[in-house]
Amino acid sequence: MTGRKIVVALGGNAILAKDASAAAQQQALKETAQSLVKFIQAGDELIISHGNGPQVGNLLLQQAVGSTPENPAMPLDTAVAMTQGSIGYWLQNAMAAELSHLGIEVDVATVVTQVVVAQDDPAFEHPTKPIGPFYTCEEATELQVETPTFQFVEDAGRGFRRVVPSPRPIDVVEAGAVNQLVKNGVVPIAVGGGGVPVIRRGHELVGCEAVIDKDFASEKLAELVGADLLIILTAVDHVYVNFNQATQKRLETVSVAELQHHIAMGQFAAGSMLPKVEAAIDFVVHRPAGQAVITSLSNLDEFIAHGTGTIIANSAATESV
Ligand SMILES: Nc1ncnc2c1ncn2[C@@H]1O[C@H](COP(=O)(O)OP(=O)(O)O)[C@@H](O)[C@H]1O
Ligand SMILES: NC(=O)OP(=O)(O)O
Repeated sequence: MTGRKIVVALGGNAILAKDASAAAQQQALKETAQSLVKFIQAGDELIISHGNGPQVGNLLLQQAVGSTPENPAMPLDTAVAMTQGSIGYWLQNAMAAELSHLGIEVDVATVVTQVVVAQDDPAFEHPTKPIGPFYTCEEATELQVETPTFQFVEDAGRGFRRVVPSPRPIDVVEAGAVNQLVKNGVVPIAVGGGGVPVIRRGHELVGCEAVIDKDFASEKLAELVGADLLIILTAVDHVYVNFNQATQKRLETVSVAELQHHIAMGQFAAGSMLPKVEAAIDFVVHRPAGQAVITSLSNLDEFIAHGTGTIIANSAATESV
């Protein structure tokens, strides 16, 4: 089916899959763009969002090394905005090249997006969002001594990472602007890195020290713009039960009730797969006719052609939107 409004969320780890150089990340996004343009070719309206966990963590590390009182490190909200700019630039550049190659005249534009969070969100007291590089247990123990205010956790069997507060998104300030762009035939790149986290204070929006989960922010945006489909792209083709065990089993089309059962059984790692599953559930609960899909960048062509991936529907419907 074509003519759908689709929000596609790209994982930060999936963008920084090989190495952290700009060239390697641009190459990953070039390959992503080759798949994403297929939605435009099919007549769908597309909104792209992306993560920034590895990138914003790396940026903070670079800033810590080079900062001086005259040239201070930027606060986390500003660092998130910086990654919206850099990743948005790579992505809109890659999309424009691919569209031009295909002779399709569609504009792609990155929107620096602010996302409202609650000042009293308990997440500010309990950091859960992994950012930056993966460390061995020994490295993380050493870093913990050097930077006692930081917290490190084990991230889905892949090593240890620093964690920062990740409050839930309440509103996307630029959702109306994003919708106007879509109505005018533009492909917006929005809520990058989960959006710049801001708190409402009277007439002002004040940035805060957090990294919002881009899956929750993408879900909120998808809800606000009335999307039909939320596609969450990460490093795995499917969501699994008993992930990384001999008995692991992929989930194909799955209902909200079934996923809630798996959540209760602790099947999905916090800070990695759990937010994706929760965002997918939130979306189909708020948009009962909609569907959410969790799959990999490398499986995107297969999803487009054959619908393979983990598909979450409000009831376990098998029909595609
Ligand atoms: N039950 C599960 N099924 C599939 N993957 C899982 C599961 N639990 C944890 N994971 C891990 O979660 C990862 C996705 O989270 P993450 O890398 O944080 O996402 P992102 O691509 O948004 O950066 C997968 O690549 C996988 O390693
Ligand atoms: N902000 C965010 O959720 O980034 P990742 O997708 O890279 O974790």
